[in-house]
Amino acid sequence: MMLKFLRLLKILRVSVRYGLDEIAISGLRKPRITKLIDTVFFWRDLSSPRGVRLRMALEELGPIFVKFGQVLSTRSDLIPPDLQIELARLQDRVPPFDPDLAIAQIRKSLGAHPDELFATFERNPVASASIAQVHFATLKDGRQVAVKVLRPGMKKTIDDDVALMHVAAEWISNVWADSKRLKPKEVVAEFDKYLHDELDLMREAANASQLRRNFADSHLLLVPEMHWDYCSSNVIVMERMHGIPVSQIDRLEAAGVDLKKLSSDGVEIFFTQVFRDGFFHADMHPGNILVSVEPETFGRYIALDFGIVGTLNDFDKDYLSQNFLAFFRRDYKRVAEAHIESGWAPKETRVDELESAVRACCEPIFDRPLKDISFGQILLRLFQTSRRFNVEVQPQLVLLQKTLLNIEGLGRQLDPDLDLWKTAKPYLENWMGEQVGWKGFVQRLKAEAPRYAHIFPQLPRLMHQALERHAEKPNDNTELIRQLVVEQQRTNRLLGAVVFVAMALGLGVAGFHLYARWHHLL
Ligand SMILES: Nc1ncnc2c1ncn2[C@@H]1O[C@H](COP(=O)(O)OP(=O)(O)OP(=O)(O)O)[C@@H](O)[C@H]1O
Repeated sequence: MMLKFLRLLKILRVSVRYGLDEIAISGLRKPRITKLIDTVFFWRDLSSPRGVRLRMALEELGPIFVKFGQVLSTRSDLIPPDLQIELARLQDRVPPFDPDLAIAQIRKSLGAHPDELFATFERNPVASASIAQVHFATLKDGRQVAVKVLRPGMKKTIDDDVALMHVAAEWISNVWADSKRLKPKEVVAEFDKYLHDELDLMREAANASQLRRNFADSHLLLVPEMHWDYCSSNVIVMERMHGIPVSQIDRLEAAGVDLKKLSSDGVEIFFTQVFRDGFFHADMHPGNILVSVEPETFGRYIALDFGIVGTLNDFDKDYLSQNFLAFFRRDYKRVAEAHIESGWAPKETRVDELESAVRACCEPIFDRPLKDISFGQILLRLFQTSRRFNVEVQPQLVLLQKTLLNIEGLGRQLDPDLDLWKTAKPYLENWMGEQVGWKGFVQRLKAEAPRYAHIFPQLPRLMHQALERHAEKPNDNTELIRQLVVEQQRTNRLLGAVVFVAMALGLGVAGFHLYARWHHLL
């Protein structure tokens, strides 16, 4: 209790020192509070820009707050650009923890000392961050591995700090006029979930395993294999990867890697993850990306660190492809319609108003050559505009927008002439084609087949029940009848399709027979 109180005092002291109250002044309903603080703490120096002060305050408060700032920096839908830029500079530079603690953690989690588990184990970590650190080791069969160990005592630290954040969010939402839009309570709740997800390294291992499977047949991306026998929530052991960090362009060039190809491969990998798999690596900072220079996998990307992945469902993919395609055709009406149709903009939104707002913010972007257009910027603008129309921005799309900006940044660093649109267009068109074309129809038919197999046999009984009920209570079952009619219409469509396919097949087979006979006769 005492410790919590002291921590709270520290948070208040740091907030006051860096003038965090002043950062919120524009929206405070009670500006007198800040005037009072200014008078009492007259010696405080608030001359640095507010973003810098916020960043310094978070750094002083420690790794959990630094993580919070990093996560906030990705919320372009919530945070003004000047704060966002500074928050993105936050780095969790934390000293590594004692190797003996790492060894104790491994022993507790995997049931044996690293000396028993591995042929070799490097005591000094290769990297350390706020949540975990990585040691290299060799398995008994000679395979090289990387051992990621969770920082001991993290759960308690996180629980304590996040509990204080919840209290602060509650307080802020009571006094801050802008809290209805900025939703501090929801933001902290989301962060709480995010941190607890990161605390479970098994989730990270599972993400890596899924991504590896998705790219098993690809010549573009390598993902380390997880050694499941050595994985737990606190420790994971994976194949050690060798490569040059993608940010070290000189080394890549010296090794003979084709940077232009690397750049477009990066975009291809990203769009494949988004539009084919709906499962994307969302922590694509350069520290997590290597490039292989081994002869058999030369020039392939290597992904590391799978703590954050984004998932998209068909609905999200549809939204994205419709919007991107409409954008590049400058069809802002379609963009507006897509927002209202998807239910993200309120039904009563006027299409023409949303359309002209979208036009105002996007038209300037198109004044540049196509190769300079940023997809990430487009999405960002779209989110900013839609906020004014009470569109709820979906967290998975915010994650995607951040990743897209990373990918663009990376791609253009490797090849300043990279034309993202050219590389991305086939993926969007393919997705759209699959959705609306014949292929999409067949796919949906396949997906729905088990449902129909279940419904068909029940139809006569359901109809019978409906008619009986109608006879008993003539006005009471319009909804049921409506549902039956809808179901029957779907059934008719399906039957139509089945009959059509059967006829087509039948005709095909008959034709083939005729042809064969004719051929035979000749
Ligand atoms: N499988 C691996 N093979 C080789 N090196 C690895 C592997 N996994 C991790 N590393 C090294 O350890 C570093 C940190 O790994 P990782 O990013 O997974 O940890 P982290 O604690 O999530 O760090 P951060 O949050 O800073 O990204 C990597 O940048 C890389 O240098």
